[in-house]
Amino acid sequence: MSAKRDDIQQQLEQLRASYLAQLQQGWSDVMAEAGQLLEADNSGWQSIAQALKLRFHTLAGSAGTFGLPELGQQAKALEMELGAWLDIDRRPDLTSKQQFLERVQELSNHSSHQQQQLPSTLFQPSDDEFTRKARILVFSKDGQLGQQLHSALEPFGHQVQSVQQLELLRAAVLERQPDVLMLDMPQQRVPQGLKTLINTMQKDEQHPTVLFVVGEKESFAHSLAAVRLGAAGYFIKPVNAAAIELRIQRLLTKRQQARFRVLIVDDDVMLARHYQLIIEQAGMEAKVVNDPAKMLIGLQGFQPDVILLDVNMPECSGPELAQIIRFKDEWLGVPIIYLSSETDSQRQLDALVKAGDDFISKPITDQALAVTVFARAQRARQLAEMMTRDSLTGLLQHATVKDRLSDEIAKAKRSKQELVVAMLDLDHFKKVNDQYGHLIGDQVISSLANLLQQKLRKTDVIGRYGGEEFLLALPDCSLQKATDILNNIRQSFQAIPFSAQEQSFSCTFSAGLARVDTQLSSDENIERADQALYKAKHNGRNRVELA
Ligand SMILES: Nc1nc2c(ncn2[C@@H]2O[C@H](COP(=O)(O)OP(=O)(O)OP(=O)(O)O)[C@@H](O)[C@H]2O)c(=O)[nH]1
Repeated sequence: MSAKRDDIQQQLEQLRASYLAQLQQGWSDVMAEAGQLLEADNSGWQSIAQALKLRFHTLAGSAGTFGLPELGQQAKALEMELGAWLDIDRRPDLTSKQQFLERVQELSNHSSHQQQQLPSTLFQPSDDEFTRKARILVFSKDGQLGQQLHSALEPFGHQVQSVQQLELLRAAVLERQPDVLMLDMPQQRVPQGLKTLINTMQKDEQHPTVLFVVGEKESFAHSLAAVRLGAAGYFIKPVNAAAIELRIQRLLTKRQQARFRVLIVDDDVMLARHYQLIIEQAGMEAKVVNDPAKMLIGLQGFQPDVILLDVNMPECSGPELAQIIRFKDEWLGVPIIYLSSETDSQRQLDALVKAGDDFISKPITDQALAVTVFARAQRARQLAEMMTRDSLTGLLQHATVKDRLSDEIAKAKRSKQELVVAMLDLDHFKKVNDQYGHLIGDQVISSLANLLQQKLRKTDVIGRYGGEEFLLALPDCSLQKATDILNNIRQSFQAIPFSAQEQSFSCTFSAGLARVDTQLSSDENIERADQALYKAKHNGRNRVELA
């Protein structure tokens, strides 16, 4: 367990201790209120019963979370009993009230002896220390495959090491902890020693390795043998390095997504803090808003993937809050999960009809909370990505990249920092399509997209502007620096060997750069970069020109 997780565990335990202390202190108030109920006259009993009902409702929703599920169940039963009296609006008779008081007394005595049931294993999605640059180990009896992959994948920043003997492979695995093993498998049979090693690598909890198999021919039997070894990809010789790189990127992108963000809106400070710690322990980011009125500010600053909303809050209810969220188009896609100890399914459905996507009944186990939130966040992120990202390259789509450029121009205007806009276009790309087909053309486009993602900063904006055109916005970057970066990418791209129909070929691109003039619109700035691109094409292609 990492230091951060140790720390979270410690905080959870402290929180439980505070909860128990608060619970013990609270019993005298509960007993006093229950005593008042006994003595209350016809007109006063409802308000006391209402207050008690709320107390037991809160207890029913929180006790299980803090390791006291039995107490939670008993509190729920008392809440329901009070609810039944209030529903028919009839003062309970003396015997019922006395029995009620006894049950409260019993519960209070018991609660100090109840043992906390600490949660078992918590949900922790695998640790991801991946970068977009992969460590690739090639195991092949001849050195050719290693050499080929080395020259094809190094331009993307991947580290490729090739070994030819099992003993060396073992040593390399220990030393380098590869992300990917490329196994040259000329036959379907693999020696047992190698099988065992591969199996161990794949199951490594800290750093599982992904297996790609390279075979001699496209056949069902070979593919099946690869599947049985646990391969995530099967390629045939001569290998198409661009296709392999695409697979690697997909793998890495999936693993190094930014952490999911969860906004928790709950007026119960301790419970909200507990949920926050559980969600953080599961590798997500969580922010708590205890005051519903501050929720919109929380939303703006945090941009959550999921909102967890308490249903019963004093100022306004969860469904009301959910409707306020849904007033804004920008939050329409964010899933809202209600958290409530409400067990009446009709009321749950009513809440969902108003707004909201899911209902979690309190108490929920820590594991179930983390899994539900993680799954919702993952799905929401996928959908959001699909809406704004180009399916071939994973880059921002035309409209989104233009929007992002406008945002960057506004930011640059405020911060007075330099911003560069760049337009890139593949050279003679029609010929690539004509000669090798559209599919290979697509691979070339994807490779350039991957290279751009690899070489540019996280803060840079990268979009697919048109078929074989890309638009970039490089904030806080001088024109000179941007020229150097683009030239470096241009050279790396030129060095990538593509292969099709047993032929190898390379591609180039041209680029036009402009320092953004914040007085101009984003379209006008794009136009300036486009003119520079035209100059680059006119001056012979495979070059970078400035506006
Ligand atoms: N494979 C593939 N080809 C595309 C895609 N989008 C556009 N293209 C092709 O890209 C080619 C662009 O050709 P042109 O605009 O004539 O330019 P070019 O051949 O690249 O020549 P220059 O830009 O002048 O160097 C066309 O053949 C389009 O069909 C795509 O998504 N996939």
